[in-house]
Amino acid sequence: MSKIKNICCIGAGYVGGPTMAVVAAKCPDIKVTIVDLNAQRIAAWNDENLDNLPVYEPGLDKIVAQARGRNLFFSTDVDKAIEEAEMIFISVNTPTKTYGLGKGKAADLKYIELCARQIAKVAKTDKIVVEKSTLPVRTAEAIKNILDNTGNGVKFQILSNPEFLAEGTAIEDLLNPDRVLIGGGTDTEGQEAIQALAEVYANWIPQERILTTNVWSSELSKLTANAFLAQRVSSINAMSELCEKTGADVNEVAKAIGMDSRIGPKFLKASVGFGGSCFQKDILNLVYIAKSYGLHEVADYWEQVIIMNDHQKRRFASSIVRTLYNTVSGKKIAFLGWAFKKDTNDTRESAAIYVADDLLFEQAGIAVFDPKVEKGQIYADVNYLGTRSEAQNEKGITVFADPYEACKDAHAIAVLTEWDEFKEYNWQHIFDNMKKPAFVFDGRNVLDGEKLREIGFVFQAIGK
Ligand SMILES: NC(=O)C1=CN([C@@H]2O[C@H](COP(=O)(O)OP(=O)(O)OC[C@H]3O[C@@H](n4cnc5c(N)ncnc54)[C@H](O)[C@@H]3O)[C@@H](O)[C@H]2O)C=CC1
Ligand SMILES: O=C(O)[C@H]1O[C@H](OP(=O)(O)OP(=O)(O)OC[C@H]2O[C@@H](n3ccc(=O)[nH]c3=O)[C@H](O)[C@@H]2O)[C@H](O)[C@@H](O)[C@@H]1O
Repeated sequence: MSKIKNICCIGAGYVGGPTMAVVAAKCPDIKVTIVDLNAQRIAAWNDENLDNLPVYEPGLDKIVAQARGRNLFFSTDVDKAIEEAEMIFISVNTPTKTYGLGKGKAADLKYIELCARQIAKVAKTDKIVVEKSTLPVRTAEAIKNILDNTGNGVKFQILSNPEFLAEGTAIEDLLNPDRVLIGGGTDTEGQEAIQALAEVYANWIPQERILTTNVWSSELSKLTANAFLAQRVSSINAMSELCEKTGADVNEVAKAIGMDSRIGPKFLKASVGFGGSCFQKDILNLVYIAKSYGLHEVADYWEQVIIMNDHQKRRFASSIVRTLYNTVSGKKIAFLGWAFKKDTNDTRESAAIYVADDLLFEQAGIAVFDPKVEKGQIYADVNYLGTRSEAQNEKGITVFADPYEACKDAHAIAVLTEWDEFKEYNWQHIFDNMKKPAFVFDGRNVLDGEKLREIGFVFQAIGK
């Protein structure tokens, strides 16, 4: 297999954009074209002003500036990019199905299938097709089936190369990953295809961190990794509730167990619940796959991670209501943070959305401030739940561009995202402008509770 010179990536989202920008930056000899059907998104990727890129990630602007126009291109011309490329990454969204068989659990693979059909239609030369999206185990079989039935004599190799980046640290993760996983066929052609992709990564990743497996192990490893990570969060969150009843402090418990090298210190931060586009969707998908093989105990085991997470979000909202004398009706509750974690503008499945929804049912007035999330997105997130009319949501939620304005005259503040800047606020000033007693509910354990209590706040944190 000759050295790859031309790569196309279908899907210019949170994964396709940053991943391919890093490939282009690190491999100046390879032409990388990222295509998307969404013309607005492509225009934003091409915007002169790097502040307007559609994805916010620390360091992304510099990487894009380095490669864009040199060997990195963003385009809506999907066919042309497919035709020219030797290697095609599929990095489109794979959301949970909202209709039909497997509704609410299975991954919706319609976008993946559309890509496969498009490649089958357009390709005139042999191609390596790389699954970058997170997919149910054995999807490569379906893709291969579609590609091999075109009858035009073009040969395809399918690789699985799941992405493990986390949002907010995407560039760091891509530049210095724990490992890169490549799954492929066990025959000679499969091994050659694996080698071709491994050579691309070898431009900046040490050989020993490039792991190769069979294609099914690779596909399943991605779902497994997310399930294990989410399980750790649900496990510590389960303990946080027990801590609150017993006088134990969840941070102390996390530290104590994390020092055991078999457990390790990472991913043990108790919170208002995990969010993000993938943990829930990937576990639901895993549950669905297990059930489809009749493995009901396996399915129930993993589903519990989601059940615990839903409980954590709900109990945060109900604790606010209970503490505010059992009613928040007509009260202003300020939300600091809306994104599902810090350093990203992504709000998909953010705990904030569900806490807001619960409090709106209690007739609270919600004042939101987030340093990176746009106003329209906040309304879109709550409207998407479909639990009340858009007009009611607009009445119940006000979005502020200034945190001090959001907190002014509030009865309570809820911290929903762990943005660093929240620690630096003038909390005395915030206190002076709030209704008394002034409550703070720290859903991320980021604020200095002692200091806030000294100022006069009634302060509650998770697991304390
Ligand atoms: N967001 C994350 O941090 C991570 C996501 N993943 C996985 O990566 C995949 C992509 O996720 P995101 O980038 O977050 O999704 P996204 O929704 O941000 O981006 C997907 C893009 O694909 C485009 N698209 C869909 N169908 C298309 C087609 N037929 N032709 C051209 N473009 C098309 C959409 O317009 C959209 O811009 C998912 O499978 C996800 O599970 C994996 C690791 C991390
Ligand atoms: O497949 C994916 O999409 C990605 O999902 C996660 O990345 P991401 O969702 O971007 O962010 P995480 O840092 O994993 O955080 C997920 C959620 O868990 C929460 N969390 C995380 C860690 C922790 O200790 N406690 C906690 O509540 C975060 O606040 C956030 O809401 C994984 O970490 C990535 O490896 C994976 O590639």
